[in-house]
Amino acid sequence: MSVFDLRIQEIHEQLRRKQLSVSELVDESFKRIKEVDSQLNAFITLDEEGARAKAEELDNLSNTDETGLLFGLPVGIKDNISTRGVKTTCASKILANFVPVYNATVVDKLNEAQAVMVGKMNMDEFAMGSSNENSAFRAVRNPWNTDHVPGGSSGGSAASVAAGEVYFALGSDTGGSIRQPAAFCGVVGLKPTYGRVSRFGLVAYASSLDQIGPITKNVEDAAYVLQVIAGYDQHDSTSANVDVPDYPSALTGDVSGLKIAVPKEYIGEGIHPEVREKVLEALKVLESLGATWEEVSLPHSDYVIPAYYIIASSEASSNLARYDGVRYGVRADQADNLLEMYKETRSQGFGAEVKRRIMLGTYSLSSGYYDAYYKKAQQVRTLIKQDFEQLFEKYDVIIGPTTPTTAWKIGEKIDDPLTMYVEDILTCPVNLAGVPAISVPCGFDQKGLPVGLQIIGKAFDEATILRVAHAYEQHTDHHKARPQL
Ligand SMILES: NC(=O)C[C@H](N)C(=O)O
Repeated sequence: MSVFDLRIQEIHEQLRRKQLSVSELVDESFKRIKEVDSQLNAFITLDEEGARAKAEELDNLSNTDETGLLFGLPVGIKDNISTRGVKTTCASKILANFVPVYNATVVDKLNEAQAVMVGKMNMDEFAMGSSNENSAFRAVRNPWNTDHVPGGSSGGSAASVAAGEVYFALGSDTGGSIRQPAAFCGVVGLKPTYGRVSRFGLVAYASSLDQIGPITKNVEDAAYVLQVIAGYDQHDSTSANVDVPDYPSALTGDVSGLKIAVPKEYIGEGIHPEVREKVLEALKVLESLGATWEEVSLPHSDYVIPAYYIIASSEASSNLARYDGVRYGVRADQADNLLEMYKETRSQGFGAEVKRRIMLGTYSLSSGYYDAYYKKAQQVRTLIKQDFEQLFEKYDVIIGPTTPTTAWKIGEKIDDPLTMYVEDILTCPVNLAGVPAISVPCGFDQKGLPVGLQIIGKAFDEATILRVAHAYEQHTDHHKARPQL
């Protein structure tokens, strides 16, 4: 058993009693990374020197009674989150050597809570992808079977937590990038409500959808990490000035009287039978604890993928205009004039999927097509949001699978973008509606690959989805299984 299998409380108890030191926790991280990361490629950058110095500093603190909520815990940060003095590449050639001069707000908050960053996690380039094959620095592999994808775009974050390389990780989720890799790697992933966590310092992909959130091995840890990173930030104009409740104390274990909606579109056609079976088993567990569920409908589900991919690509085409070879990162050296330099830099610097999205987005925003595509997609988004609002008038949570299938094989879908996009059908609606959702492990398919249960909540009601996820977790063992590497 790894020391990372202990709960935060248990680790902190051992640290207080001096049975364990922060340096030993950091050693555990680097030992494990050296053992297994050549099979996984979960990291882009390691900060061994920084992590060891921080560990020593924390070990030398004289007053350990009043330590931060995440004291001493090794964390991996997705490489689209800005870290002062440590490379932040977005897994792109265009930012291969980019070293930020400031920290994202979430990084400052983790520092205040005394977590220890060990490195930056691999991802799909600019968070565009569902398999982590779109990284300019090697594809990430699934720790449960290295022939399979770990999911994306926060694949490095999820794989590293599952493999015990870090205690927890941060990811970002635009259309499922936290929950889908968490489901594929058998760990817990939470996408907070849009506006709950500051996006200051998160490299923008689709600004009306992006959120940062935790990837952990259990629900309690997710509650602690959310506690630290949530809250209003004056540096992010989209961050919400809404009170942050005490998440760990919301984990009461009580779900009696809870009303669950299960959309028929989430357990019907297109959902793999083994995935459906695990979700129905999970609903039985919740029923046995006093919750009730009813089949409902999210009638605009068929329009989720086109609406999401038009909106996300449109915002991406605008956000990525800033990579021109002048302001950031790499610049093409063989160009005779400014326009050619822009073109060459962008042609060489971006990978195929990023280029595809920039072209799709530019097309949908162009005059003549704007009304037919972008505006229409925004109108559809409103309908999707209303579907959720209507269900939440009657139900406390919506439950279904996180993904239609378990992790596919590396290479299987990479040449067929549409098939890859469709895999996001159960996660994207949550981002379009702006509401929070968590993915928790709910079993394994016959190939031994993890299945994720998705619990969706009302806006700013992360406390309820954490409570339900935690109650479920207390009565199952799926989250305790570890991959053999
Ligand atoms: N960024 C995400 O949430 C992943 C999603 N599959 C996308 O490519 O947009």
